[in-house]
Amino acid sequence: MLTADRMAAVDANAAALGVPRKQLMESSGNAVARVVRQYVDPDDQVIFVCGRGNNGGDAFVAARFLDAYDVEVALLGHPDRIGTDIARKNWAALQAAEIPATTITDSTAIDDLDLAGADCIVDAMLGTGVTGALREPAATAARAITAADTAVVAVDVPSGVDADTGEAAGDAVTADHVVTFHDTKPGLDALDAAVTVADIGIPAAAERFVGPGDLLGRERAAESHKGDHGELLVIGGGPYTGAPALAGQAALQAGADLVHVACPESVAPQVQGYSENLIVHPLAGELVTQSVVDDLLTQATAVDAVVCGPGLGDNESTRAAVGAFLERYDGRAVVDADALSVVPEVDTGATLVCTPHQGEVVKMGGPSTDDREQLADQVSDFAADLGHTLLVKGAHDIISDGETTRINRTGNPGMTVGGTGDVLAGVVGALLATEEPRAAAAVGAYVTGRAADLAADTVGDSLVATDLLDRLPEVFATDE
Ligand SMILES: NC(=O)C1=CN([C@@H]2O[C@H](COP(=O)(O)OP(=O)(O)OC[C@H]3O[C@@H](n4cnc5c(N)ncnc54)[C@H](O)[C@@H]3O)[C@@H](O)[C@H]2O)[C@@H](O)CC1
Ligand SMILES: [K+]
Repeated sequence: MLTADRMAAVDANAAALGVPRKQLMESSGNAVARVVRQYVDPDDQVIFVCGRGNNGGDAFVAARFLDAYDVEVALLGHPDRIGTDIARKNWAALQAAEIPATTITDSTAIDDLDLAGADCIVDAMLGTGVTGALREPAATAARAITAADTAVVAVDVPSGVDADTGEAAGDAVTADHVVTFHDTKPGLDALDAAVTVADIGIPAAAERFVGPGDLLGRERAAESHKGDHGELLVIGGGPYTGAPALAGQAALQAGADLVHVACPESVAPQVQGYSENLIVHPLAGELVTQSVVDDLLTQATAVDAVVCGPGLGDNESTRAAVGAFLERYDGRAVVDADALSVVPEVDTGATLVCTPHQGEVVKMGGPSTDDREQLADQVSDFAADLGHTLLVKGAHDIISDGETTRINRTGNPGMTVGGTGDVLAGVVGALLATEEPRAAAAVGAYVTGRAADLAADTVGDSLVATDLLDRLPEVFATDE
């Protein structure tokens, strides 16, 4: 079951895997034609009522496949205003093949179509691109199609119906049969219509592997305000100072509006020294210990998400402090590095994304195997046991919340250098401030790996963590 947004992401991921939308449209149109044939005999008339988006484009292809029947294609609107390149090309192919096609520019012209006389009507006015109530002439056409007392085959979703809810904001087509693509859509269950889910050749990899499609729909609203994109607290530092600064800077590059770093006062000046963009809060002492937990909770509850771990070091008193913090914290957090070993033992109401590498996941009591698919299954089970989202870093990262498991293939061996894990934790933290854990983890892994790949193109083997920071804005900008 895919929502319209997820479908758009999967479609873009398929294109990145070398299966472009034009090919999918060809398969979609073919699938529609197969269903239409169930409703018609030779010489029967099929009328296609088409919109100017890709839903209409699917029908232009279907009409070409059904050329042997008495076919008529009606386009609502002017051909010059067909909205997508691939729909336009398929419209041109209809003209070249001399398949009868007319254009309808106002609602009175709907009567010129003898819808009641057709043996089958294909409704391809609007698909997942619908916003709000159907406008004219589509609204009048929807009423005429429903009133025609003829078999109606809807492409993807009956026009006017929201594919995610099954509801309509105004007029909508009542269909006998819906041909939807790749996977069923949540709203189709609610309809009183036969549903065919057509395989249109989208590879399973388009869902399994994180890709550029996963970045879609995340553009910032033009009128957004400071704070809309998240305020983050990084809890780290003590033995190390670079780690919390890297995580904080990465979070800023990934779009967080404000990043606070809570670190022991002994290292606060160094952490601040890395960047004036970080808001550094000194904690009493030289390590993060139980005595600062109240202070941390006050700060954590004032932000959208926390990154806990970078540079904290491996020592008992810090582990106890992290445990005490997580026991009382009920917000969202990325847990990384030395803080990870606390997670299996702690009873927390927080929503966690844990970012272990393969060695750390074993220390947490999790799985170990060289077989990627086996590891993915076991990581899924382990995430379900923990009740948290896992991002297990490796040559291929595995992301699972116990229900959905994704694999990220960006990144390169240069990332084994120190600090790249801190960058990843910061990026995931920034995303977690505004997105669901599994999306934050998947997108975070993808963009951090892409940043490393771009950096490796220019610096090769001498990649260092700060190179990733420089590349993050580019990754977010080019892949959106
Ligand atoms: N992965 C995918 O998403 C795939 C999508 N395909 C097809 O592409 C369709 C989506 O295509 P599009 O995104 O181009 O969108 P649509 O073709 O559903 O609609 C876009 C058009 O509708 C107009 N419109 C929007 N709301 C309206 C309203 N209330 N009244 C009147 N006109 C309105 C827009 O101005 C635009 O011209 C799917 O439904 C499906 O049929 C298939 O080709 C296969 C793959
Ligand atoms: K439709």
